[in-house]
Amino acid sequence: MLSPANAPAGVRGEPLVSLEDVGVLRNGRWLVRGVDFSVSRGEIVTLIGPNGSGKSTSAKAAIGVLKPDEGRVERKPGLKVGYVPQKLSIDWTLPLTVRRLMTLTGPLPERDMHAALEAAGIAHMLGAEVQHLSGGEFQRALMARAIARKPDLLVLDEPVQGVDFAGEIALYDLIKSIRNLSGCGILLISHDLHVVMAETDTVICLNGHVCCRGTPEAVSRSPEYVRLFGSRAAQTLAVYSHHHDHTHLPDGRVRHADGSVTDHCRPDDGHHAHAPHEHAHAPHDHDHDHSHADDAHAHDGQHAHDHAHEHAHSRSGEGRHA
Ligand SMILES: Nc1ncnc2c1ncn2[C@@H]1O[C@H](COP(=O)(O)OP(=O)(O)OP(=O)(O)O)[C@@H](O)[C@H]1O
Repeated sequence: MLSPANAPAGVRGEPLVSLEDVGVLRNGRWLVRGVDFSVSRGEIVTLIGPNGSGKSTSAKAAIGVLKPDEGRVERKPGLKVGYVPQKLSIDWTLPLTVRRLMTLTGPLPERDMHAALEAAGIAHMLGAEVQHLSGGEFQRALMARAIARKPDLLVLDEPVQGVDFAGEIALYDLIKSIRNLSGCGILLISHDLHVVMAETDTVICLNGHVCCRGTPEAVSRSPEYVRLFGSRAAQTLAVYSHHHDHTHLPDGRVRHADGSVTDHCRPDDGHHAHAPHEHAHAPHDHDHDHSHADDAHAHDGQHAHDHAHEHAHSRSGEGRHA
């Protein structure tokens, strides 16, 4: 079941890639078998599953990096794919600027490069050394690189790795806005079994095969998911949901909900409707790291974010963005 939430009007529906009964055999072992799913324009599909369950293998089969040994993969003719792999082989001893990273695999018009970096929120870092970027900035640079050539399908293999909780939320916001602005399809591999991005339309749970699928709500209720991850996990499959009342601009200034821009944001500057660090938690029993990161965020008194983060249970359906 697809959720129409956040879908740009009229773009959802055209399948970009479809896998049917796909199996990948290596050294006499089926890495995955019987995998079928599709990604349509404007759709966000998230692959979850334990380590080694075949998420990357399935994504690679989808984009043609890897040839399946059985089954079929159909891609829309002329499909342009932007791919951010899980691992990059970069020689970290050599200096590499963001500009160079953007053009490593081919030339790119200056205008497109700027537009992509702008969209990723790191336009001011064009001359920065990649080695000096924070985890979140590095992921943004990789994402800028992937969107620069205006792909129809964006494949992100664990895009929030090495990023703290606040950075994770910001990256998910970025992914959502890329989808909303470009209408591209997004195949996301999630590192976290228990939390998926709120805007995910379809969760595919893999365990060498498709264990179950559906909306985050449907997957959390499915007996297969419960069998694979235990009932505790089923109670805690959650969606990120939050709202911001201000935006941090690249130059460090802050734009508030009323449109005004200030050098910093402070809890008492009159721009904030809620107390700083209000965390609207649904009653929960999470057993994943993020609850701690959340706490760390709450103690970060110097950096006065005023997000109302909500870890809402998908079961209750609370907090999903409309
Ligand atoms: N080229 C290969 N040859 C042999 N085995 C492979 C190859 N590529 C992956 N595998 C194995 O296939 C299985 C699935 O790997 P894959 O990377 O798809 O899992 P994953 O779900 O993405 O895992 P993780 O969450 O750890 O990143 C693993 O057991 C892995 O060791």
